[in-house]
Amino acid sequence: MQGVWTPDQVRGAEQRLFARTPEPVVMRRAAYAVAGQCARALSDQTGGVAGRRVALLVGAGNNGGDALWAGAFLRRRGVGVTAVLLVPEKTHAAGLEGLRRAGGRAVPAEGANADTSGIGAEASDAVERADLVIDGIVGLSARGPLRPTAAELVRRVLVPIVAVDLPSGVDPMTGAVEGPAVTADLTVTFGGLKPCHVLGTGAVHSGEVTVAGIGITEELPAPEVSLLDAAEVGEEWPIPGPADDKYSTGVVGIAAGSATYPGAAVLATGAAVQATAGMVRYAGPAADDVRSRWPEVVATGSVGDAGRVQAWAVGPGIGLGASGREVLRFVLESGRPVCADADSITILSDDETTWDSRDPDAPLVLTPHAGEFARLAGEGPGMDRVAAAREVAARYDAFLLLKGNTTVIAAPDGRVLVNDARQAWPATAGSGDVLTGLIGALLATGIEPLRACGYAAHVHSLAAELAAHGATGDGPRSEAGAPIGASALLAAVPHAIRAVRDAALPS
Ligand SMILES: NC(=O)C1=CN([C@@H]2O[C@H](COP(=O)(O)OP(=O)(O)OC[C@H]3O[C@@H](n4cnc5c(N)ncnc54)[C@H](OP(=O)(O)O)[C@@H]3O)[C@@H](O)[C@H]2O)[C@@H](O)CC1
Ligand SMILES: [K+]
Repeated sequence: MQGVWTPDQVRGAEQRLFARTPEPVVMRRAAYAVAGQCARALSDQTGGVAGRRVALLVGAGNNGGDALWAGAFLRRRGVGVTAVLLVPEKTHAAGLEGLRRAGGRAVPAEGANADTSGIGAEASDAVERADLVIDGIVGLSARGPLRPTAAELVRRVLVPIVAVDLPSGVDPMTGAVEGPAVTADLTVTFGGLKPCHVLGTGAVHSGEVTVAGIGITEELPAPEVSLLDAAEVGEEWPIPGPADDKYSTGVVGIAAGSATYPGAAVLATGAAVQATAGMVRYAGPAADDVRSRWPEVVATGSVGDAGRVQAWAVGPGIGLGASGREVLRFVLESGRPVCADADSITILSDDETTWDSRDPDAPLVLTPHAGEFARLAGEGPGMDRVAAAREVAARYDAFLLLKGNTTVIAAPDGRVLVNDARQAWPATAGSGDVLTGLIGALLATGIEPLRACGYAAHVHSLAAELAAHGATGDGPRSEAGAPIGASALLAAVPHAIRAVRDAALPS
């Protein structure tokens, strides 16, 4: 798992580091790392470094200072470097001096012979003739989107962009992009990942992200958020051992679907069947459909007849009427961990008395999409999805999985995991039913609920990606991919589990 730290945590770590190592030394370390990555990118893209051209977009703070020093290092490797100064009077003085000493030049963004957008001819020329652009417009102190001059310059860039610390215009804390912003090919960040690199649109704008330690990493506290990686999910995914039987690997009960809408039942149950070696019980009006699709499932007509389970997954397609409410009350009273999704979230939101059925000692997982979250919380998650998920998890003493491109999972004690899918392939009808079945199956094995949700979310998004790219069938793998339905996603679940388990093998 990779840690993710807030801008305040990083600033605190920087201050502790400065007590040992002077600030200018730390900045040059950061810049050196940026220059190294830029040289690699230039070499990959043009076949060399010396003689190439780099433009620096330099803002008013230390982020611009990093870019200027990186320019100085590149200049010493024979690169032609021009710094475009967005706020000349606030340019990092030592960085500018360093660049000039190395033979680089600096021009104001809004200089002489400006065009109709106010961009000076030299600035325009520097950006348009560059082989690579370094984004040092703004870093950890960023607020809001790019301002007009920076936005116009960025709009003109047709070559790869390396962002210093984070892509400018992206909110460092939330990853929100509310206007013009840099879309980087590569982001070189310092000390550790920040939320903008892994959350929402910010993750897409960051491109590939490289973390340079520069001495800060050792000073960082426990991370605010953790990012799941395939190897860890693969290592922890439950598989049967020599001493296991169908009961010891966990029995999950699925309460989903209706006679009119059996699809949710078939999808959630199928996910549970394929997730683990444990037994799957189904309870509900779609028992015949489930049995004919998944003969290994023990299917009954009602939750009362289901028999013993170690966890319940409840909600998809149960409806909002009396029978759905009864089913939800039954599983909440069972004393077993419960994953409540879809209709059960709506019932819990609309009828507070449902909460009275809950066994306070049994973990509860809620898996809302943004609309269900708004019903549950009284307002939508807003831009800061981590804060929103954490707040609602604490309020309901539940594990809250907030669906989205970046799925955010918050525990009631404040821990947060994120799964960064970067693609929207799982956004298809019935996809949530598959996720619910996966979570239920993992809960039944006894995996801690936060991790159960995280592992399920990871395998779920990977299954969608594999299915979308045709990586599960006999045909050729497609780079571009195609939309998929939930059935294809479901069929790809075993492929995704194999892939994460392979990622965990020693290399
Ligand atoms: N200290 C060190 O040695 C190290 C620091 N490090 C580096 O320092 C960076 C943080 O630097 P920082 O704190 O100086 O601020 P920075 O992010 O450059 O912003 C500057 C000013 O920009 C402005 N601004 C705000 N939003 C804006 C927008 N949307 N568009 C345009 N402008 C906007 C705002 O000023 P305003 O105009 O609002 O008064 C703000 O004050 C960090 O990310 C890392 O790169 C690393 O080298 C490690 C060692
Ligand atoms: K930047």
